[in-house]
Amino acid sequence: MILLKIISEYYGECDVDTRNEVVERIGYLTRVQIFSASHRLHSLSLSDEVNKKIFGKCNNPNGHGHNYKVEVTVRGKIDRHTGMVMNITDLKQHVEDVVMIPLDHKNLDKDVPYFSDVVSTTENVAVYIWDNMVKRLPADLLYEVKIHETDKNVIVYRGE
Ligand SMILES: Nc1nc2c(c(=O)[nH]1)N=C([C@H](O)[C@H](O)COP(=O)(O)OP(=O)(O)OP(=O)(O)O)CN2
Ligand SMILES: [Zn+2]
Repeated sequence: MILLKIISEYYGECDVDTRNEVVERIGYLTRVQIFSASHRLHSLSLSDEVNKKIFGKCNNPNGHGHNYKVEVTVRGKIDRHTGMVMNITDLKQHVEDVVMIPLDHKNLDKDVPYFSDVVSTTENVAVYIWDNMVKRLPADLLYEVKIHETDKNVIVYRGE
């Protein structure tokens, strides 16, 4: 068993600890994607006056745009046979389907039905991405959706 531990450590695949008990290695895998979209912050449940007061310049009817940087992170066991938490090729396809196809080069409020009655804050964009991503992944694999709305404004959603 000691020999097995030495060999498995050497190959970076240690699955027994010093008491010869099986160890599960947990990894975090992130896919980063950038999309461009326009939006306006406006809540249908608030008056025009209150909208202006709360959202200020972001309530301008002409809207404005961002290059959003999205980071989708999965967390799971590093499979000792494949060496992967999940195949990046699959994660890449899910991000393409959930983020790029519906959101890239879109007016979030007008082109994405979800935001017809949900304010398109970055928090809600993160919730949108989470809710659609979580449906496609094995249970408990999705860990975090992080969005950089600008270099200075970052939001994290973990499904809570
Ligand atoms: N909680 C939130 N607050 C705000 C959001 C949001 O998504 N969640 N969004 C906005 C505006 O849409 C806008 O994106 C903010 O832009 P701006 O203030 O111009 O961005 P910066 O902070 O990067 O600009 P600087 O003036 O350079 O600091 C507002 N609030
Ligand atoms: Zn904005």
